[in-house]
Amino acid sequence: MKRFTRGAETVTALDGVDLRVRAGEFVALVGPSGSGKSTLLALLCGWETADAGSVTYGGALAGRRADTFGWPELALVPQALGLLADLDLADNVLLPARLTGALAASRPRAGELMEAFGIDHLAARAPHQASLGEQQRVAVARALLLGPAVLLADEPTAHQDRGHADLLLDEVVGQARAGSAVLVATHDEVAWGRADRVLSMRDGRLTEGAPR
Ligand SMILES: Nc1ncnc2c1ncn2[C@@H]1O[C@H](COP(=O)(O)OP(=O)(O)OP(=O)(O)O)[C@@H](O)[C@H]1O
Repeated sequence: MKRFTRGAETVTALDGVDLRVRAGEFVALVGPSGSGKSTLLALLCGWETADAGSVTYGGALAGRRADTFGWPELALVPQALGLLADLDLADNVLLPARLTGALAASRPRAGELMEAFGIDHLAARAPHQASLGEQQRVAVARALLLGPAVLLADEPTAHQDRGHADLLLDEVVGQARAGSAVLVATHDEVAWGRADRVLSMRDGRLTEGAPR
C-alpha cells in the first residue's frame, strides 16, 4: 500500500499489490498512465517506502533492504533516465563499473552493449548532445553492464523506433535468461509478447495477465 498526500487530497497509488518475480523471469508491468507502475518500481528499488506491507528479496539478497543494494545487485532504468550530465556517454555506461572498482574488466562489455544499441559512435558525446532515444539506450546499457541480479526498467523503449526497441528487448530478455529477475513497466505490446508473464496495473491494483 502506498499513498501520497497532496494538500487535502490523498492519492492511493498502490493498493493491495502482491507480486513475486523470480530469478530468470522477465515480467512486464502494464497499465494506463497514473496507474501506479513507477510507484511500484520506486518501492522495489528502495526510493520510496510502503505505508503498509513489505518488499523482500531472496537468494543472495535475502535479509537486505533495497536501498543498500549496489549496481551488481539491483539496476534501474528510471523513466527520467538519470544520466550524469558531466560524463560522456561511454562513462555513463561505465558508471556502475567505476563505482564498484570493475572499470577495466567492464570495458569490453560496455563496448559490446554500446555497439549492440548503435551508440558506440557517440561514446565521447555528452548526454545533451545525444537524442532522447540515444540517451535512453545509454541508460539501458548502464543498467545491464554488470548483469544485475535484479533489473527494473520504467518504459525503457518509450523513445525508440521498433528496430531499436527490439534490440533493447533482446538484451533485456537475455539478462533474464542469464538469471536476473527482470520487471519492466511498458506500454510496448511487443514487450508484453516477449515477457514470461504480464501483470496489469489499474488504479493501484495489480492483476495477472494483459489488460482486456
Ligand atoms: N510524489 C508523488 N506525490 C503525489 N502523488 C504522486 C507522487 N508520485 C505519484 N503520484 C500519483 O500516484 C499515482 C501513480 O503514479 P505513477 O507515477 O506510479 O503512475 P504510472 O503508472 O507510472 O504512470 P505513467 O505511465 O504516466 O508513468 C498517480 O495518480 C500520480 O499522480
